[in-house]
Order: sequence, then structure tokens, then C-alpha cells
Amino acid sequence: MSATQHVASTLQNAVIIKHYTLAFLTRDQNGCNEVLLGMKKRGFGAGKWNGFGGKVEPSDPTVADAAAREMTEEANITVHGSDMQDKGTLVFTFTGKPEVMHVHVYQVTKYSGIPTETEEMRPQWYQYSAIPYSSMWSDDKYWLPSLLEGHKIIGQFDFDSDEAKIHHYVLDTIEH
Ligand SMILES: Nc1ncnc2c1[nH]c(=O)n2[C@H]1C[C@H](O)[C@@H](COP(=O)(O)OP(=O)(O)OP(=O)(O)O)O1
Repeated sequence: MSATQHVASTLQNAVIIKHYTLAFLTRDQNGCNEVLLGMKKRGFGAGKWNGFGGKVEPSDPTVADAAAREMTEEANITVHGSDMQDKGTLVFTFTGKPEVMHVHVYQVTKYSGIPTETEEMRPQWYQYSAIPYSSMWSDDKYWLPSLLEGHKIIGQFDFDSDEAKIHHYVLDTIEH
């Protein structure tokens, strides 16, 4: 079974699906590719670098709009939902928990504003060669390099109950 089929089957059979967004701002800085990461200051994932995102709310017109809203809330950046480039799907499951996290992943290259610290996140630009994977979610090192190379990704990571250890994963990268 391919990763794509595996993910489809998990989502079809899930009892509870929670939708999240995760967006990566990228730029060319004097010929060097950089990605904006945020240090999560509170709540789930505090102390880790990650892209920007959060729960999709019922009031969000679309998932891409939810991703744009989170960029504003977490980094003071303005992005139009239509400028969110769909980079794929990540599914996270947790041993003994009925809910499945469905994370909608985006890349952003068109935005306005200067990233600034908020109550939730401290943003910082990183060269692609210096991404701090050891201080990120343990799954990120498997799929973020492919995303930054221009691929779409689809994957599922099965974690233990507290999201500390991956006990199984599947991942496909899709040519752009
Ligand atoms: N394992 C893993 N890898 C990569 N990214 C993530 C995970 N687990 C995660 O939760 N995430 C991402 C998905 C989301 O972008 C955030 C979590 O969102 P969260 O902060 O819980 O949602 P908010 O709506 O912002 O919550 P409040 O703090 O405002 O209540 O991390």
C-alpha cells in the first residue's frame, strides 16, 4: 500500500479528525534560500521550532484562510488565503487516542509585513542548510527537506501517546 493509500484509509476510518494548518514562509535572501520558523512559546509544542499554524476554526471560510489567519496571529504577517501554496497533507495518530490530526501544509512566498514576535511565537529566518531539526518535532526532518526542495508531501506518523516517539511512519513525495 502506498503512503497516499495508507493516509486515505486512516482518514476514512478515523472516529475523530481534527484539522490543523502548518505554513512555511520562504524567501531568497541574496541568493540564499531561507525559511521562517517560529519558536513556540506556550501550549502544545512549546520550546520547539516549527512552521506557523493551528486549529482550523468553524469561522474560517477555507482551510487556506485558516492558515493565513494563523500567520497573522503568530507572526504579524499578512497573507491572502489564495497565496497559500498547497504542499500536502500530514496525518498524526497517537497510541490509545481516538483522534487523528489532519495537518494541511502550505508554503508562502507572497506576503506583506515583517515577521515579529507575538505572544505565541518568536520568528526567526533560517538558511535551508541550518534548520534546527534537533529542536523541532521529530517527524519534521523526514518531510521538510522534500517540501523545501519543491515537492508536495503526503505522510502519516504514528506516535506514542504523548507525541514524543514515532513508532511507524509512511511518506510519499510528489513531484511538483
Ligand atoms: N508532530 C508535529 N509535526 C509538525 N507539526 C506539528 C506536529 N504536531 C503539531 O501539533 N504540529 C503543528 C500543527 C499546528 O500548526 C501546530 C499546533 O497547533 P496549536 O498551537 O495546538 O493550535 P492553535 O490553534 O494555535 O492553539 P492555541 O494555542 O491558540 O489554542 O503545531
